[in-house]
Amino acid sequence: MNILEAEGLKKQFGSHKVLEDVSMYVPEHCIYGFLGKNGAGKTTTMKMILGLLKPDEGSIRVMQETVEYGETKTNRYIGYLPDVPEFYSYMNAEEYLQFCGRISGMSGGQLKKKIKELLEMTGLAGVKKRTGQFSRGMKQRLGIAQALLNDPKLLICDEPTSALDPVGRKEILDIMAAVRERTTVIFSTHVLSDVERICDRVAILNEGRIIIEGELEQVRETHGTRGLLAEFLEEENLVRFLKKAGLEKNKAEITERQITIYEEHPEREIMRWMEVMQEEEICPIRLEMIQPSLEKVFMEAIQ
Ligand SMILES: Nc1ncnc2c1ncn2[C@@H]1O[C@H](COP(=O)(O)OP(=O)(O)OP(=O)(O)O)[C@@H](O)[C@H]1O
Repeated sequence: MNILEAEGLKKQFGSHKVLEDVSMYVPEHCIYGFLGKNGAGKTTTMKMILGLLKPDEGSIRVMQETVEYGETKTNRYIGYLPDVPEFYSYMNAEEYLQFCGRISGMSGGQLKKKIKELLEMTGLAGVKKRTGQFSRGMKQRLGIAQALLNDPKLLICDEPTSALDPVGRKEILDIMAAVRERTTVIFSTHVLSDVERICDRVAILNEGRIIIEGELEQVRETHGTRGLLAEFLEEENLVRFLKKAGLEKNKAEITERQITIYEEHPEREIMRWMEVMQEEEICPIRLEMIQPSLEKVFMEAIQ
């Protein structure tokens, strides 16, 4: 079943057409990477899903129910994590979650149990500090806990890792990967390596349209130029190979003992490399065709 279905979304601000025709279908229990460069219209789309912005055309359904602009009915299925979540700075994490739970009508025992579980899951159990003293990473973790308080069917995260250092980023990605079991996640970002780490599906938004959509693996297989990689035991073997195969250094990614190039026809090129290696008796320790990185797919797609 699809948790979210958006069809033919259009949105124009004055003469600026932001969304020209956006459709997306998000199946249950996946982490859906929603990609696009700055200003592509990701936040605009997410505001529409939350009923906070009216599309000029098109429709959105969450759990098969139509999202109506200005109404919050379908938001009972949604948890939302803004890019910079804000809290009452004088409360600690537990107090804040209790406060949020109470306003959404949760009762004592059930709320207490839920808060304990969420604090443990987000690594905030036992943290007594007030939220005003939280690091950015801790704020994001508390934001996730808050967004999950009502057991949403869909968790929407707007660039949750953009402002974090590598440790904070890993913590958030691990939590997001763990919540896949209990919900579906839309993860808007322009950090492509984060998407590669946890997403099952991706959609790339560019110039008002989704130009690529699908399972991550399949997107890598069908879009973007594939590459060839050869690795040698000794650096001198690599140098000799580059010379004999007539490979130009500026067209390749070269590390100490390894060369990677991206090619329109990697099958043909790998046969040529093998011939050179055989003739020159240069034995690689690794020789393989590789999928393009998501970054490569993205950069080629939006050009
Ligand atoms: N209320 C508005 N009035 C006028 N223009 C707007 C409004 N909201 C957004 N825009 C414009 O629409 C475009 C898309 O904005 P949006 O915030 O959706 O992009 P984004 O993909 O989320 O980008 P970012 O990664 O920078 O957050 C931008 O050019 C923005 O300036």
